[in-house]
Amino acid sequence: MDFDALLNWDFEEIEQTLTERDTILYALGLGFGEDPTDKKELAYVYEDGLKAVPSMAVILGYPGFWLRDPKTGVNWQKVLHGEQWLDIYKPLPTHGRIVGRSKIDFIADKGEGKGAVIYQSRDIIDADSSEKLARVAMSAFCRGDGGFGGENQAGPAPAVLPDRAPDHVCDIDTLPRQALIYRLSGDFNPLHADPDVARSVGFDRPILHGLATYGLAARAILKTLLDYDAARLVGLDVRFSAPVYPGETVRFEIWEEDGEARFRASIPARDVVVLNNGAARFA
Ligand SMILES: CCCCCCC[C@@H](O)CC(=O)SCCNC(=O)CCNC(=O)[C@H](O)C(C)(C)COP(=O)(O)OP(=O)(O)OC[C@H]1O[C@@H](n2cnc3c(N)ncnc32)[C@H](O)[C@@H]1OP(=O)(O)O
Repeated sequence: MDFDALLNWDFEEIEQTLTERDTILYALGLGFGEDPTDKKELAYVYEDGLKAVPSMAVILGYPGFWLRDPKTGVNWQKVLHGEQWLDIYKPLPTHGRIVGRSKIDFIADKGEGKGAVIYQSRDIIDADSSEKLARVAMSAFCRGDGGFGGENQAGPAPAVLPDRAPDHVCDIDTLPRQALIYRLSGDFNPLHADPDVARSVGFDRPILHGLATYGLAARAILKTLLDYDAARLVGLDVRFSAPVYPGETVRFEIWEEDGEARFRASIPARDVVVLNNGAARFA
């Protein structure tokens, strides 16, 4: 990877016109509307009284899969989403004009054969009021780019899960076509659609977007703890620990802790934890 080029990457400011159709498509990509008779769930996919899923902040003002640019020098096929953090300051609109300002925060070298981790963050701003709506941050684990001679700078410490049985369990089914729907919200990485690309980097078939699993976490928390009240979910952090394949059932285990929630997700059929160190914060 080209460390200097990445560190000084000049992200263009993204101005996005968000429509209600975009808001509904994002929620459909997470499987909302599974029970069309449940009016609280339907509110995320029906224009009459439409609500935005709080995790939608991650697709607003999104610069796209920019690591695919040859100028980064990154082996982009081997990049996996490592972690995601989100703080929401104002309830998200279902339509409007949004500005996204991205920057690279730092890059950690995990060593030759391990990888490099790129930390980037983005402010999401309402273009009409100039109010900051949210801050989104993520790490990208570049499995083919370690050992470039950089420091192994630590990122934010992952949330610790309680050492007891979970207070709630929520199973969410995904569809075999889940990634093909989710990608229409702006993450066109071929790893999630093209079987040849997936096989070339060691997966049997295309894997689900990390951010789709992340959105499932928002869905599980809204359903289990918040009676589908979008305004109450103001923070959501996770670490991705293994890929999810579209069509799998994802089990969320949730703990209530000091007015917040901690959670993890696994695939019971494979007995593997796919998302760990989850933390959700409430208004
Ligand atoms: C364009 C903008 C960028 C866009 C990026 C995303 C684009 C998307 O389209 C791509 C996706 O959505 S991919 C799908 C979602 N992500 C995944 O499936 C990844 C799942 N996780 C893994 O495979 C491994 O945990 C793995 C591979 C991440 C790490 O596994 P190991 O190498 O076995 O890790 P381990 O030996 O336990 O630890 C090594 C060091 O890395 C740190 N670490 C571990 N997991 C991490 C994670 N998930 N994120 C960040 N850092 C992580 C460890 O702390 C350790 O650090 P240190 O050596 O300093 O102690």
